Amino acid sequence: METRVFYKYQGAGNDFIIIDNRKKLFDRDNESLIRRLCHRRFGIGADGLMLLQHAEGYDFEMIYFNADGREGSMCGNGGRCIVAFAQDIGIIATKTDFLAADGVHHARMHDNVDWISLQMIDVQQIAQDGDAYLLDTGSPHYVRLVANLENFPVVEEGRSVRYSDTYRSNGVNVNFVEADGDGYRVRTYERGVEDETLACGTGATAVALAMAWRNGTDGAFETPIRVEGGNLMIRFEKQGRRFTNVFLEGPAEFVFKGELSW
Ligand SMILES: N[C@H](CCC[C@H](N)C(=O)O)C(=O)O
Repeated sequence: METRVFYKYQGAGNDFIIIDNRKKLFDRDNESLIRRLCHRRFGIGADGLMLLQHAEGYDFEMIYFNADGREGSMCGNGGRCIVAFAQDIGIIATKTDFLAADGVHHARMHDNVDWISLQMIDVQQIAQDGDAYLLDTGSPHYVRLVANLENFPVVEEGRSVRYSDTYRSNGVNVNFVEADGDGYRVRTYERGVEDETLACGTGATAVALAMAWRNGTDGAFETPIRVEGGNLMIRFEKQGRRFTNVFLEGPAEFVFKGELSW
């Protein structure tokens, strides 16, 4: 019987199990265990699980798994949560450079606790699929403006896009958007969770960039994104098709610490 300490953090309602795996005692290839730990009834329950590991030349490495147990791509809300975790266990102070699936990320904590700025990768490619936008902000995203988002069938429509012939093999995260004051409201069907989540950080980032592309103006932007689980802010610079200095800002909160034996 093995016993492991695990932590739960959440960022705008996107929730994660985090394990300090610097001693590499957790088997990252054990998909069925990760799936069970993320299960909302038979396990702890989470949208994803992250391992914090050593990485030469960086404060740490973030290994991300979706709730289906499979190793995923970049997770924006998870990135903020693992930064908060790294500070809580004394690995970092108020800023960091860490390694993730899509490369190196810089992040810093703001004075008001639990609000973190996470730098995301630059984006130079935006494609279209009908009236939807396709871009990769560390994870692949499909972005479509809809009317009456409040009552939109996000799971049904999201699933049909994600399992369509175009996206079936690699999957895609599906974001439905409507204008909301000086920003946007977003609801996301997440690949690998195969359900709507309360927030998707790389998705919120993709929406902000796609809407700036659609509007056609260049410059520096601060785009508020309202999600079911709270509020995020996306800051970036746009020069034609090139998006740089992209930051995802939002909350990252400790939920609980526990022990699990299996
Ligand atoms: N489900 C995503 C990864 C997590 C993205 C989301 N939780 C975020 O905050 O960016 C995928 O497999 O592409």
